[in-house]
Amino acid sequence: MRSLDRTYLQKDPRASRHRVCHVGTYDALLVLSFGGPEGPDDVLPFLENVVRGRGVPRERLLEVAEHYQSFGGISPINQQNRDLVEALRPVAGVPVYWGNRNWHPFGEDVVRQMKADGVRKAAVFATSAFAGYSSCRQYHEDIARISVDGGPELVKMRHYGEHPGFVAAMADHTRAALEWLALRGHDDARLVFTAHSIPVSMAETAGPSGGLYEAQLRRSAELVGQALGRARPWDLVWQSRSGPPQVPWLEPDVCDFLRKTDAPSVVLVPIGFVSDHMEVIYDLDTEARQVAGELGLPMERASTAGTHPRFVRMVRELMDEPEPRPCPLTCCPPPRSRPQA
Ligand SMILES: CC1=C(CCC(=O)O)c2cc3nc(cc4[nH]c(cc5[nH]c(cc1n2)c(C)c5CCC(=O)O)c(CCC(=O)O)c4C)C(CCC(=O)O)=C3C
Ligand SMILES: [Fe+2]
Repeated sequence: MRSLDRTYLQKDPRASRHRVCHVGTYDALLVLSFGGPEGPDDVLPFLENVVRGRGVPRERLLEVAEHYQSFGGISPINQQNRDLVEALRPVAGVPVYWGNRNWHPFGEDVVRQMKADGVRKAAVFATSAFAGYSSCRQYHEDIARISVDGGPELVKMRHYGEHPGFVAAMADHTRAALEWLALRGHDDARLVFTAHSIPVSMAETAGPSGGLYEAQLRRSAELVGQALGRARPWDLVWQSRSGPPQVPWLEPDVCDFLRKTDAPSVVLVPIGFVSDHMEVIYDLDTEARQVAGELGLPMERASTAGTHPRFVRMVRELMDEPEPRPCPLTCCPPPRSRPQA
């Protein structure tokens, strides 16, 4: 496994051949992601990295550890990132690197390699499309932490949840899920978009005037609905709540929503994520599917963007845009109740 990771630390020979045509000012692309365990022994150390200083109760942590252990201690997120990197190599025009916040290959190690390779300025593509502390600001913090003297300048690409490439990929996958339901005789599905719940205090400080995480998700959902061609009722609900029970998080939870809805059938659309990682395959495909089964509610789940060709092309289009201005430091601060890491 680790030897496979080495390949991502090396320059891609195919891309190097084309190095004369730099993409704008960038001479590399860094895919910056969350990271996930790759075996049973990785699970707890990974989770401890995720929640360091975050006030997540131990019981919640052990419960989530069981989700990972039920899949052999392996999160699908790393293989999905490897697949994304492979899909990006032919279109990026520059060498592609991959590093994570919470697990190997760590961003720190990859940036050291980029420096050794002589990279001067890299576009950073975060595997998180929207505004907010966890989804955006924390990636800026990662970039500040992993940057080294004499190493590459790291420029984070903008939010892309409303980009036509992301929307087209989600619309294609949603259409496929609708067709699966229609084949079983259910052509009346309600679109139920889901995203990671966050503490209400975090939602209120997302973006310069607050609420930007939710507003961007709603806009993205609306665009996906429009791309499907006909007016269809939709909802935005939340999943994967964490944190102590007394702290309010965004609601309703997807499972509570399913119990209350009068929809005859539903397609779950995980608009808040870019790959079918653990939050998707456990919280939706395991938990929500079980609830739907108990209710006799026909349900399909749309795939996330993953390596959809239009989504992959979007990354290159982001690199071709004028360099994004960094969001101001007052944008998406950690919630006040959060202890500083
Ligand atoms: C907004 C958001 C996204 C979407 C944007 C993005 O994609 O970045 C996201 C993605 C992800 N979240 C993930 C995993 C976890 N998130 C946790 C905890 C938390 N997430 C939060 C928010 C988000 N998380 C928050 C506010 C917490 C509370 C702790 C804190 O304030 O930081 C915990 C701790 C245990 C628990 O309580 O669940 C785990 C294990 C994985 C990896 C999945 C895999 O392994 O396949 C991914 C992609
Ligand atoms: Fe999370």
